[in-house]
Amino acid sequence: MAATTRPRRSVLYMPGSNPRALDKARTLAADGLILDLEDAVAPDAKDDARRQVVEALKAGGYGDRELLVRVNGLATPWGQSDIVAAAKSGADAILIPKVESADMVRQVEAAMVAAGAPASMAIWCMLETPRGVLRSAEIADSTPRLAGFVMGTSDLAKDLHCAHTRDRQPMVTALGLCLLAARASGLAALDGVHLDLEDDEGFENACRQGQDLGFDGKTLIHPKTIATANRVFAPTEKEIEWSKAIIAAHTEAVAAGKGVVVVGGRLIELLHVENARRLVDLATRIARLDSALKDSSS
Ligand SMILES: CC(C)(COP(=O)(O)OP(=O)(O)OC[C@H]1O[C@@H](n2cnc3c(N)ncnc32)[C@H](O)[C@@H]1OP(=O)(O)O)[C@@H](O)C(=O)NCCC(=O)NCCSC(=O)C[C@H](O)C(=O)O
Ligand SMILES: [Mg+2]
Repeated sequence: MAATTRPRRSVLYMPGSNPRALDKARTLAADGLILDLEDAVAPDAKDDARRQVVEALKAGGYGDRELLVRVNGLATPWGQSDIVAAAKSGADAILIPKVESADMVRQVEAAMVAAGAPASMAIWCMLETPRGVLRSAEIADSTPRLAGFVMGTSDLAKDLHCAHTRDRQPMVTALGLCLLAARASGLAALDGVHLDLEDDEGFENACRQGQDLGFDGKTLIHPKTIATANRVFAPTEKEIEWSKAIIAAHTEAVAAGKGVVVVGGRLIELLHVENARRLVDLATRIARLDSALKDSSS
């Protein structure tokens, strides 16, 4: 199920109870959207939010953006109804909150299948509790339907009793463990949200840190942060140019019967070429998505 080169630089949450946000998202340059039925929606508003999210998805207009519905957990009064509604909504995936075991994932999958979810519908897991993080490897192998992890750094900070420091040091172990588990199983991985909407510099630093760690993109809570995430998580022109150069040089070397080549004084082996191919593929998909989104909003 994993499609790790799909652009996922910016994935925006919106409360399912906010029709203006659900509509506005059709015009925003986010690579993905999380239509939320869980923590952004008050208990009294859960039923309305579920209906509104399904109506919005049926109405369409979201173009090629990846669409995830974050359901409530199966142990809550709303989880089962959320899954039934999301299963046939046309969303790309169901996002399960507070996942702590492979069994939890398989229970949601069974409920999705019973509700008629198409085989193409993916599952994403939020890792946002200490137990979930410690079991991330088991969770990553729970089902072939699993496409990725989303870090829930706010819930995690609460459970860890740790501070939200600017360098996110208290979070780094958890981020690293989950990323290891995701990559070991070929899954995508999205970093957690930055809560301070006034702190543009801190947001950009957090994006850079997430990208350095290896995340595919960042989950967001406000449209004004989309452009920065899109910029930071995209390959730069220089990286694309370098990648194309080493692919070409290595291809030529292989044709001449050599396994390695030196480009600009650096030794290039197959592993560098594989990474370069991934990067060029991602850049191509970003260009395609950006142009499709531009066309749909003009
Ligand atoms: C934080 C907000 C409540 C702020 O909303 P608002 O006061 O409306 O902001 P603005 O006036 O600045 O909005 C400007 C325009 O942008 C639209 N907008 C705002 N936010 C969104 C959004 N998320 N998606 C789509 N559109 C959005 C407004 O409608 C305005 O448009 P216009 O009418 O044309 O002027 C709000 O941003 C918000 O609700 N954000 C999402 C909060 C959320 O979903 N939280 C839950 C997910 S985070 C989480 O749970 C993390 C995880 O589980 C963990 O544990 O870490
Ligand atoms: Mg959470």
